[in-house]
Amino acid sequence: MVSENVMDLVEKGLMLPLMEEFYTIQGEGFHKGTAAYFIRVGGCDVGCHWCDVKESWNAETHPPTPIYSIIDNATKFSDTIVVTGGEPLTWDMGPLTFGLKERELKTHIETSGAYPLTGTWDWICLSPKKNKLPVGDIHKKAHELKVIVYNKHDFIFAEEQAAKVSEDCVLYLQPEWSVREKVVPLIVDYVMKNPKWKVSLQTHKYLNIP
Ligand SMILES: C[S@@+](CC[C@H](N)C(=O)[O-])C[C@H]1O[C@@H](n2cnc3c(N)ncnc32)[C@H](O)[C@@H]1O
Ligand SMILES: Nc1nc2[nH]cc(C(=O)O)c2c(=O)[nH]1
Ligand code: SF4
Ligand SMILES: [Mg+2]
Repeated sequence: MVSENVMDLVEKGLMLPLMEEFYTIQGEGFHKGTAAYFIRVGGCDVGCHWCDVKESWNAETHPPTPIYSIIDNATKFSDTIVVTGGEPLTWDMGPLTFGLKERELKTHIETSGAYPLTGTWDWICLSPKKNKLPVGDIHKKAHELKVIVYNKHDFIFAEEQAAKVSEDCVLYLQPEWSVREKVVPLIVDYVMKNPKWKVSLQTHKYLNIP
């Protein structure tokens, strides 16, 4: 049983259901290859059938953790912090990112954009999902758009999403891991014909790192 006091602190973003935190190499997208400390916050109701971290979905299975301890741990590793999940925007990211910025850390987020944008971010990676579309004006704020390609229709979805982002936003197509052998040739062909897009791979899975 979580007490009312804890629920109140989670509501305010002062505690977060923490699934895991780990120091690794950013495997995906624009910052791939960069050492980064990952904070994986539990809770997501978007329901992607191919999600590679379904254990994150149920927030109740992840202990409410005070953000000061998450921030203290984060300072020990690198100056780049990636907040992911689950869907981090399920929660108020204001206090966590305020604390990280106070320590002069770079704040990056991996998000579907399915909930309103909170927090102060140096880098926003928006990975929209068809079953729960991004809300608000996050398209305009995204530095990177990363669309997961599971089937051919995802190219159409990718173009619809790309029409909404800013001119400077970097566009990525990333194969869904379980069908990578089938979709990688489609992505390669698409990017060669439509070079505004770039290929993103989950390089950490090839490197056998978290
Ligand atoms: C696990 S999600 C967590 C952050 C947020 N909920 C989101 O979807 O952006 C982190 C990144 O992994 C991507 N992803 C999840 N499962 C994947 C899979 N099976 N293959 C390729 N990318 C995947 C997501 O699209 C997202 O860009
Ligand atoms: N190395 C590594 N890079 C990543 N980039 C995005 C990830 C995520 O799950 O959000 C991820 C992850 O889980 N591991
Ligand atoms: S939005 Fe992200 S965490 Fe949620 S189910 Fe989809 S890929 Fe998984
Ligand atoms: Mg991952």
